[in-house]
Amino acid sequence: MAQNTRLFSSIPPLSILRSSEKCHHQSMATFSTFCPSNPVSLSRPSSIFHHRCSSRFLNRIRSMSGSSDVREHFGGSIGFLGLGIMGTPMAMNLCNAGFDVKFWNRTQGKSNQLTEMGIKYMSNPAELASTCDVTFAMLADPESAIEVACGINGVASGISAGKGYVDMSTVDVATSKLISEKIKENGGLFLEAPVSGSKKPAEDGQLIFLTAGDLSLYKTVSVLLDVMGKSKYFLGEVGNGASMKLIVNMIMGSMMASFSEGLLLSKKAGLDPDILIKVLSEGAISTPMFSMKGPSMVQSTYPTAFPLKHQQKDMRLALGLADTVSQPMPVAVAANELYKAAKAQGLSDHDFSAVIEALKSELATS
Ligand SMILES: NC(=O)C1=CN([C@@H]2O[C@H](COP(=O)(O)OP(=O)(O)OC[C@H]3O[C@@H](n4cnc5c(N)ncnc54)[C@H](OP(=O)(O)O)[C@@H]3O)[C@@H](O)[C@H]2O)C=CC1
Ligand SMILES: O=CCCC(=O)O
Repeated sequence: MAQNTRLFSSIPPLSILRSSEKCHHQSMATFSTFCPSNPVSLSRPSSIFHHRCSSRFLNRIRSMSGSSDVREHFGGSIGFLGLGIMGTPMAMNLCNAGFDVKFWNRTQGKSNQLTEMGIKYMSNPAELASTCDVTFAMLADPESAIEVACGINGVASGISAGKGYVDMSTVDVATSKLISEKIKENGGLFLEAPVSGSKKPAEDGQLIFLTAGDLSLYKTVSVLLDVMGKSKYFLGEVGNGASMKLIVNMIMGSMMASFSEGLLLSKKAGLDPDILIKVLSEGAISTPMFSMKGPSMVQSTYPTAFPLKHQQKDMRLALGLADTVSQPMPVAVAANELYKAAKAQGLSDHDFSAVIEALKSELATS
């Protein structure tokens, strides 16, 4: 804890720390009055816990928007790296909540929205990390996450004792561990924090954080995660957050492939796919994903929330994870082939629901 003096000097006053600590301790014991709907198993390892953001707490933080009060809960400066579909609304939410945010993006021109809000652009990740107490990253893939963290003018070369780095990109375990080591070698603290939830939840501050790594940094940034999300898990050692995220996305990718097959089959069988979507929405396999994406899939339009290239990356990384524990993955392997075919058809930057187009092509040639 000693090395965290700098971070902790600028964070939660007792009242707020106790609120989140209360949630935390009680969740490990039974359930919390701060998280009333969140019973937690007693058999759960004590290094793993889940906080549902209390709406009372969130409303309080959000109602402080623009006031100086918010700085009492985290008085430090925040760096944000990677202003893509997800990073842009997440950084904007932090800024709108009154925090002091600076940013860097590889393509400076893509981040005009942020500069217009008065968020300062820094010339490279090292400069950003050296001038901020905590730096967040939301980057495309393992390659970009490593380059930005460990490359020339990367975060690791700018970070110093007591500063924190929170990587929210979806990457594999080895990448996250490598980045963690580099950050720690330079005195920094590391937390991986991939998110569940897409563009709209990012805009609405409704993401789910799957964190692991430095517990003190988790506590420090909790108030910031609560601005960007509705729920957060601390899963223990670095790599556990990455694994959890990949498993979730592997399931999602296979579900989307299966849903696509069903939509096409319903049409071939002379049924109305829109009625299939309605039937699904009323039964045991109802999922927001089918209701939200189904109607546009029927129209063959795929407005991008989660790019197909990222879904294929996550299928690939999840299969790599399965390899490390020698688990066969026949369903995910088949789904991955479809995403690869969709990429080969030039659909990388469309929403991942465009995977249905790869199936259409298969049907046309069969
Ligand atoms: N979209 C979604 O629904 C969700 C995405 N995710 C994950 O979050 C991460 C970001 O996703 P999303 O915002 O959709 O992705 P985008 O493709 O919209 O943005 C990717 C970001 O990474 C940057 N980047 C890419 N390559 C490099 C590089 N070599 N060096 C530096 N920066 C680079 C891009 O910079 P530039 O602007 O210069 O291209 C951009 O800022 C991914 O890991 C994704 O899997 C997680 C949950 C949901
Ligand atoms: O990684 C992307 C996840 C998309 C989602 O959870 O809806």
